[in-house]
Amino acid sequence: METSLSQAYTDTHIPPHQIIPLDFESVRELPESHIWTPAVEDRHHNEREELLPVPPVIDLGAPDVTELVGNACRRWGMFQVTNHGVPLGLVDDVEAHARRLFELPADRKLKALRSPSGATGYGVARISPFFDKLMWHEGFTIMGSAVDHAKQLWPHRYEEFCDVMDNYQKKMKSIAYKILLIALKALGVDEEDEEKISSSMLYESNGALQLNSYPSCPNPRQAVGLAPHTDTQLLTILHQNNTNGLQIFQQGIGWIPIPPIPGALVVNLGDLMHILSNACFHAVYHRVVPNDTSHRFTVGYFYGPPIEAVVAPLAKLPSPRFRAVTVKEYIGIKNKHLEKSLSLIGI
Ligand SMILES: O=C(O)CCC(=O)C(=O)O
Ligand SMILES: [Fe+2]
Repeated sequence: METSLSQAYTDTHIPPHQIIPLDFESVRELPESHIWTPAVEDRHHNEREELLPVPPVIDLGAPDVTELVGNACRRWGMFQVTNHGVPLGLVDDVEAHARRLFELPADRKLKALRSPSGATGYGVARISPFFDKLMWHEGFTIMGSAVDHAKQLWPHRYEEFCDVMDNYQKKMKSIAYKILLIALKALGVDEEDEEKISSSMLYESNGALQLNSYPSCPNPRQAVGLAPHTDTQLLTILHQNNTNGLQIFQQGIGWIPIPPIPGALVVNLGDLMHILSNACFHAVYHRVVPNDTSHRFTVGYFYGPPIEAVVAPLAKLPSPRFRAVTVKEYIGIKNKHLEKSLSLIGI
């Protein structure tokens, strides 16, 4: 069973051969299809790295959490959280199951291949059609239950995978909601506004889980793990295993690595939060670079309202900079225009 979010993707039709990731196990050299030229600049910071400012790590139980989250959303569009209430055992289980999935032989993974007009299952990154070269990445997307695809992968042992993914999504949904409330409070939303927001369905959530795998790469300097993009929904909560790779772009600084911190989760703001906050908060532009020694696994939870909900700058913020859009309409714009999307709904 899938949730309505998957319906927002049915208009896109990608030929099946363009959905299949490389069989990373079978290659010893970077194939031409995966060589990005010119090599992505500024990818490995050197002696400057320790001097770079980085997004904060915020204790969700801190007395001044609203101020801390508000400042991070304004300055960075990203922060890491600790004391988030997600049991570390559950995070470890989700990572172990992601690893188990991606370590299956290529022909088995293809049994769960995303369909040409589908949104869920195994395949390349959704943003792939926007780029000439392919990414050093494979993904698996879950919206609602993963059972149909999991049965294809493990006909006799799919329940445990599904249970772990379900539990993790429930936990993610509740902490995403908590973080959304803190962020709205930081924007000055009071009880009266909250009533209006409830009727706009903003508080009813619709989430997706994205498992990502970036195998170690024979020539990481010429490869791209995940090309630069902003996420579409209100916010993303990301678990990264103990392998570097995530970077964010900041004007005037360049690409800044976001190192994994054991037990912490990364929070990214997406385009819908950018719209809702009237650009007081920023959708963060980010990418992943591969490395030649270890395999990076990540699990992202994308949190946003149902696809028929209307998102517009909060009424109390002066001079709206964006017109109102339904989530479905915005996903459609993003599927066609990627990073130009926000400017296309600007007023
Ligand atoms: O794997 C990562 O570190 C980032 C993943 C990501 O940006 C995404 O899935 O949108
Ligand atoms: Fe992302």
